[in-house]
Amino acid sequence: MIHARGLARTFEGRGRGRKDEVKAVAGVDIDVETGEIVGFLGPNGAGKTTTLRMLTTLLKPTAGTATVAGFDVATQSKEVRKSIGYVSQSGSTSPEARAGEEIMDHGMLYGISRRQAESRGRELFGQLDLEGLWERKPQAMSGGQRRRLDIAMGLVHDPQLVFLDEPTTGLDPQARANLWTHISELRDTRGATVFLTTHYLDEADALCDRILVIDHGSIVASDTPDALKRQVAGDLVELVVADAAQAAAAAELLGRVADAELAAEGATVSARVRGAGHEIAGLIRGLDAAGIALESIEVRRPTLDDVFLDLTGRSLREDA
Ligand SMILES: Nc1ncnc2c1ncn2[C@@H]1O[C@H](COP(=O)(O)OP(=O)(O)OP(=O)(O)O)[C@@H](O)[C@H]1O
Repeated sequence: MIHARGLARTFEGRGRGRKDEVKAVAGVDIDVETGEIVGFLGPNGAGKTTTLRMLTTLLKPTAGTATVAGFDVATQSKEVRKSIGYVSQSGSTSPEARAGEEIMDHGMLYGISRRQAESRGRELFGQLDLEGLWERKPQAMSGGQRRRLDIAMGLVHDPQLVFLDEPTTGLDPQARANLWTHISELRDTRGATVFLTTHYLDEADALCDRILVIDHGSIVASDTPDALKRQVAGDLVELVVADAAQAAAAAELLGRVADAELAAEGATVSARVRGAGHEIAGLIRGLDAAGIALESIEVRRPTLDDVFLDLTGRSLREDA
């Protein structure tokens, strides 16, 4: 559904010469298959929106090629636009117009008849929990309702592929979870392919079949959330010993099963341990045999933030 090779975008700086250039996207390869929900993840300024704008034909690449829904973004932009839905970060509804009129106008812009646009619009209002809001102006809707209306606008012409740029930014946790359900249903009931950018790791984890991580304009990982977590980071095992004087001895035992560097502070010793579930019983027996009493032991599954930290040395969460 999406195939990009060496796709790049450089912005000219204000001054002269190459030094001022911003390499927003530095040549990415992207493959998205039909029916996938793919999350495009990265910190501020990583190149997510620029990539999305190239794939949706709103911005010309400075190098590389891409086909979207079978059409070339550089030479067949009209066909690409007809085949996709695009919901931008800021949305595209005007606060003053009535929701139903807006969605019909939007459908007609895509070349479908008024009648088709109305019937499709009402169907989408039903599916996206917007019943009763056909006559309402967006300015009198909640943030979640407005965002769902934005998504309905992006879907009125029944595209096979939908691009969502940070669909849940600014929504409260309940509205976000609600929107995740709707996005999953797009795929499950309509067979749509969804490509979305997000800052939220929990969103990528809960919603996406696959995640692409972009950093400084390059893709640094592409896999399922679970596989990424398994590959990159072990489980974090944190021990608190009852007697801080025994921390060094506990660290020595933990070090035998650890995969990554140990951290020790006072009575607390921690390390990443791959497959901690298998190792933990032996570790506890070893500590016991050495006469080391524990205050607590905690095993934390790796998160996507750990993955990002491992890949780039930075925390996605801090950047976000
Ligand atoms: N029109 C432009 N002119 C110059 N530089 C730009 C332009 N658009 C984007 N950039 C730069 O390109 C880089 C990538 O920006 P982009 O908006 O794609 O990042 P992003 O990952 O979408 O960030 P965010 O999460 O903040 O939306 C940034 O350094 C940005 O400042």
